[in-house]
Amino acid sequence: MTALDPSATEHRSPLARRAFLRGASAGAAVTAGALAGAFAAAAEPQSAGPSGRRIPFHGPHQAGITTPQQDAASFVSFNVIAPDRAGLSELLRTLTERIRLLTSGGPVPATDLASPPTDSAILGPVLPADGLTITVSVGASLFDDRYGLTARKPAKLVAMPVFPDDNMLGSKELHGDLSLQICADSRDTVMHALRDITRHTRGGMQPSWKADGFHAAPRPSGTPRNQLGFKDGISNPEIDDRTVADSVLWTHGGANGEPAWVEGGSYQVVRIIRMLVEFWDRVSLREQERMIGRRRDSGAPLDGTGESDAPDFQSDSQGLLTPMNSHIRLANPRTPDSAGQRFLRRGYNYDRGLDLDGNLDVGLIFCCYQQDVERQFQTAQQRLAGEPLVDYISPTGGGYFFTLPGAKGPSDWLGSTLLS
Ligand SMILES: C=CC1=C(C)c2cc3[nH]c(cc4nc(cc5[nH]c(cc1n2)c(C)c5CCC(=O)O)C(CCC(=O)O)=C4C)c(C)c3C=C
Ligand SMILES: [Fe+2]
Repeated sequence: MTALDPSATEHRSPLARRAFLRGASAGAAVTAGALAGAFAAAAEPQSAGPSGRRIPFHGPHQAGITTPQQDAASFVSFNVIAPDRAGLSELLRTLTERIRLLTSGGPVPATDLASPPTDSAILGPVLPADGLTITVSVGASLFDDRYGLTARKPAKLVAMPVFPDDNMLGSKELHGDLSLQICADSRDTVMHALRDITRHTRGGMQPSWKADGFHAAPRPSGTPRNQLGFKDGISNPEIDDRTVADSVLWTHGGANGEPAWVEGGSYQVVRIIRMLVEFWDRVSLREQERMIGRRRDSGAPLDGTGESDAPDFQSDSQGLLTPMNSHIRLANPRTPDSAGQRFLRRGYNYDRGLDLDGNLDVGLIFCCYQQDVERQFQTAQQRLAGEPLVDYISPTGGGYFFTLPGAKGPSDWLGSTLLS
């Protein structure tokens, strides 16, 4: 059960190991190798593991993009502090190794009483796979002059601009050199993974902000609801269709002005959007539904009866059924042009308690993936500027990131094509 999997460790240079172990405590240095050996082997068959489902880590694309949404998520942004390009390479190799082990699950090695424990133990002695995915993305700032990567920047990667109605002044939750989307079936699995990763990458990167989210159960069925009470996530591109995925989701090396290394990646947009629920709850149901363009109870479009019905905007060119300025009509007008502007939404609700005035600090961690952030998210965001919904929401943070291509096998690592 605790067999050491040589393939999980063979790609680590001793130098890479030492550099990060220096950043951690001496005790952690002892434990890091032990952990690598004692966690379940990454190349084991993809069984469910000790608890729940195990999401395969290896592949042309990272897990956590097309993976059905888990219930808990943390979006964590980091400043990379590795001293040079070799250090960045070590950081990405270490990160890959930890993700490979954590997403496999398995027993934690016994702790030597004289050393710091090998693991935080918040998940007990056997780590559950628990549907864990950890998706690694990089921000535009990583391509400044620190690591000699300027010429390798993904063509559409820029710092997220400020949009009309944004409230980002003074925000501490903006941008980042590197970001992790950590998702699992339970909240403590997400926290365990983050603690493990920050411990093993100390000296290579430092967390700068974090947003925790949850995905609600369907009420009563179908798509789960956001905190405005509406089903959210109903209409997404059919990414199970490979032609669709290749045209709206994945980046292709050499196409669209992209460097070769981006093959199999995607652009991620994260927006932290507070919902002003005290105001929203005072709006009539009719008005709420006209703002969104769907029924609150069923999620059906205003010209349909079931949540999966497609609205027919062409037959309603005056907006008599679905207002022209409703959220869904602006976000996806369903014209020939807008087909290529669609993107995959994968957002989470958040709840951060109360603000200083006693108002609920709740909202949406909007997250989406796409091939070209300018053609897709940004075009929709510009159409949404000034929509009636803006009076009830307040975007306060987020960033644009490029999600690295997947690690293709046990000896590959995330970022290998970027840095080779
Ligand atoms: C620019 C992109 C979008 C932002 C930002 C955004 C914020 C946001 N959305 C809701 C609630 C709903 N959105 C819904 C659909 C929907 N939203 C976007 C884009 C953004 N939303 C798209 C592309 C779509 C799909 C449109 C379509 O194809 O029909 C819905 C309806 C249900 C659904 O299809 O998911 C709701 C509800 C909030 C509250 C919000 C900011 C807090
Ligand atoms: Fe939306």
